[in-house]
Amino acid sequence: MLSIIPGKKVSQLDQAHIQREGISGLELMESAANAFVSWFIDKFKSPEVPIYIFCGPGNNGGDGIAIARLLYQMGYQISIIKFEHLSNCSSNFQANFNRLPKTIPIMDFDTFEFILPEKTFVIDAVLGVGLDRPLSGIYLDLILKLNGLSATKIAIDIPSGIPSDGVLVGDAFHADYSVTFQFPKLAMLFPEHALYTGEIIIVDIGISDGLLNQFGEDKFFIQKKDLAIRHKFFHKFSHKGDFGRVLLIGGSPGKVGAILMASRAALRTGSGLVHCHLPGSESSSSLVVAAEIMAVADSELEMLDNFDAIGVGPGWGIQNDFSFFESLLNRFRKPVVIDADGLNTLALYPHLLKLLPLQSILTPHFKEFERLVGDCSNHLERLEKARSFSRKNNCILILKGAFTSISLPNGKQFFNSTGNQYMATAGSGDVLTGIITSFLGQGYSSENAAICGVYHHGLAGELASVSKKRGMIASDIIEAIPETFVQMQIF
Ligand SMILES: NC(=O)C1=CN([C@@H]2O[C@H](COP(=O)(O)OP(=O)(O)OC[C@H]3O[C@@H](n4cnc5c(N)ncnc54)[C@H](OP(=O)(O)O)[C@@H]3O)[C@@H](O)[C@H]2O)[C@@H](O)CC1
Ligand SMILES: Nc1ncnc2c1ncn2[C@@H]1O[C@H](COP(=O)(O)OP(=O)(O)O)[C@@H](O)[C@H]1O
Ligand SMILES: [K+]
Repeated sequence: MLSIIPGKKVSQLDQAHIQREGISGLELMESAANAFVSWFIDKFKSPEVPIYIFCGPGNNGGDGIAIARLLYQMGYQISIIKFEHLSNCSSNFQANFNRLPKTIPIMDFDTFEFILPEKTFVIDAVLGVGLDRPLSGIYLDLILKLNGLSATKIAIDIPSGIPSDGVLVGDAFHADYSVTFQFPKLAMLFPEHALYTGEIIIVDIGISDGLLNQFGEDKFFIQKKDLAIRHKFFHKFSHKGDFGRVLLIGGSPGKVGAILMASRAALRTGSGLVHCHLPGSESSSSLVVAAEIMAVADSELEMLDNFDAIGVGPGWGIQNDFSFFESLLNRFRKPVVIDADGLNTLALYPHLLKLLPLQSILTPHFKEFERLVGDCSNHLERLEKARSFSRKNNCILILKGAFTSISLPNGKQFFNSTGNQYMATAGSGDVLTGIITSFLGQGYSSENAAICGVYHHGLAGELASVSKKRGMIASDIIEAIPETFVQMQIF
């Protein structure tokens, strides 16, 4: 798992890497610059478009200077705009500055005229993880001017002005792309910063995962390579019992679609037997949607132990008479997945939280989450509250959205890397409930069911949206689930 290191620890991480590899800080900066340049030339094959690189006084500026040299040597048209007198700049900035070919134009910010050609690249190497206060003065002035340009804007490491682990105060660079070194900075995963970070590209500068883990605290970014060991593999003699018998409970008159989508998603995730409990008059609808789903009668709910996993809540309606929910939580001693109206019922009747089977998985979106924990003024506060909620209630809290976070009772938080904006469509969360319930039923631990669940769900959304874009609907996500296993070679 890729550790997310707090900004204030990055220079210690650098030092440890430098010592371990026996390299200099300048060589590390060269690796960072090379990583950026590889991405850039692969993405934009247009050396005729002028590139303006704005360099602050620290190592972020130093990266900009090194990138300027490398791109210039490849034939790109480069101009550098710097802020400070060289003597006020970091030593690696100075060393890179002294290596610049004399033919690169270098201008000072205070005399620079902001009249750029129509088609340009603007590279922000003003401030990186060393930012320690909101932008003001000439820095704010510059960023506001840059934001007004119509260029393609690229931030090095992090858009200048965004604090690496906190919430923006004031303004920051509006990047189309943020090319970040080795790991995403926590603040880049906050919805408040979506318009500033643009597309996030993580480039490898050679720091090992092991070293990152030494400096990381408890936050991780989920990557494809982390997934295989969390999956179960079945063998030639596996039978449908091995793939689990799951029960999805939800639906209410006029709202049966939600729980049926969860049930279909469980089938597509590989569950051997999928049962669905709908309110009495609606119970035959499941047969119309997928013949493979078995409708469960009220009387069969007496024998919950027959099921390997239960998911509850989509389309259910608030359970003001919570006696059934209470008895389910009391009787079923394996983890339960709770979503939607299951969560809303817990928010209204919080004493039920005490009955949660250990390691149950709750999957709120922001609104459902705030019903459970109270209002949050920003994402940092949401994450803190998610962590304490998970600890206090010994459950796994999946806070859904872009970069869905998974909080474990031991304090660890994982951030998902798959998914896109086209998944913001009715029923997409119900699909996630079905996927996670299916993994639990197949015998995955709650942690693995949660991590694999959000990853596959997001990937299915990405695959389905390739041709559908904003016309994608939740059923398209369900149909793309099998392809996620094929892509990841998990059979
Ligand atoms: N392992 C890695 O990831 C690697 C990281 N590398 C790169 O290093 C970057 C971090 O470099 P860094 O530590 O020198 O800090 P950086 O962001 O350049 O700024 C510090 C300067 O800004 C100033 N300052 C602060 N806030 C301010 C404000 N609001 N307004 C105005 N000024 C402000 C502060 O001065 P102060 O006034 O506080 O004394 C100081 O001079 C990192 O983001 C990445 O790009 C790579 O080179 C190699 C591998
Ligand atoms: N911009 C986005 N990027 C990535 N994933 C998203 C985005 N918007 C929504 N999603 C995902 O789509 C799902 C929406 O769930 P939810 O809000 O419960 O929808 P519904 O209630 O309609 O089923 C969540 O899993 C969420 O992570
Ligand atoms: K920057």
